[in-house]
Amino acid sequence: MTDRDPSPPVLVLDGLTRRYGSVTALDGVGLRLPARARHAVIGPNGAGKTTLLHLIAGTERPDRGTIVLGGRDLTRTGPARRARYGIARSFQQPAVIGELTVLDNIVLAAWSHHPRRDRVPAAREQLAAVGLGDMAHRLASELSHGRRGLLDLAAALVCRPRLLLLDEPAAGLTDRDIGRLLDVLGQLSGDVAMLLVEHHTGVVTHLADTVTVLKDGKALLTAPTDVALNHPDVREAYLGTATDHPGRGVDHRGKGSGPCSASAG
Ligand SMILES: Nc1ncnc2c1ncn2[C@@H]1O[C@H](COP(=O)(O)OP(=O)(O)OP(=O)(O)O)[C@@H](O)[C@H]1O
Repeated sequence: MTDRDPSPPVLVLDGLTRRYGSVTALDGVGLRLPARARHAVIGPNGAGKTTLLHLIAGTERPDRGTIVLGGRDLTRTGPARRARYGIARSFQQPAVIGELTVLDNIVLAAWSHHPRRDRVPAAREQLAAVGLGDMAHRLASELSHGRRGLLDLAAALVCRPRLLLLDEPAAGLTDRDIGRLLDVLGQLSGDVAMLLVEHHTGVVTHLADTVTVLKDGKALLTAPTDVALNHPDVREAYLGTATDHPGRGVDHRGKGSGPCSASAG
């Protein structure tokens, strides 16, 4: 956000610090996201990206710093309440319930965000929007990994978030599934700000206008996407890992569960 941007920021992070024993996973990270942001957070393995999402979603608490959403300080607010204030999250390992149908997964996600009579129509509309409309009555467990990812995303979107947190949505997807994902996210309503953690630079380039680079828990820089991805410090940060391509050599661990509740995993 620039000084000339008239819209207030949707999210303001200030001095976020989180330690796990002797490891400082995040060290004084600040960020301002304008409404309608399309922002990515990148960095080598262990840089603190997922920790940042945990802190914003409320599944972990910072040792220091503040988290303000739409002018409201949520630093001490639990994940369920943050979800009600408009934070939704999708996960590296899709947090869908395999024993339920595709439709019921979304109806469940819609529970506390839509009045009773609107839940099923809203769920059907959301499924159609992610291209799963004709699979509504299949069991979620029958879906491919890529489609479960889209279902997880639909579960987040049906909550009508003002801030959508995406944790490596392209991880483990085929090129075709990545294409579907990009289509869906490319059509995201302008009312939703997106904060994307992603190693796949193609996905970052396609979706994000701005990028923050984390390394060793610190924000190296925040810049327009092309500037950030070509910055020498960023290349060096990645060359410090086992890969010169941020999309490779990635540990795709699943973390967390629950699309709108942002519950801990
Ligand atoms: N629950 C935890 N207990 C102890 N250490 C943790 C915990 N969670 C994260 N860490 C450590 O904090 C640091 C940052 O981890 P984090 O998962 O946020 O990094 P990341 O950038 O998301 O990495 P990756 O790209 O591999 O997912 C790492 O050193 C990690 O080992």
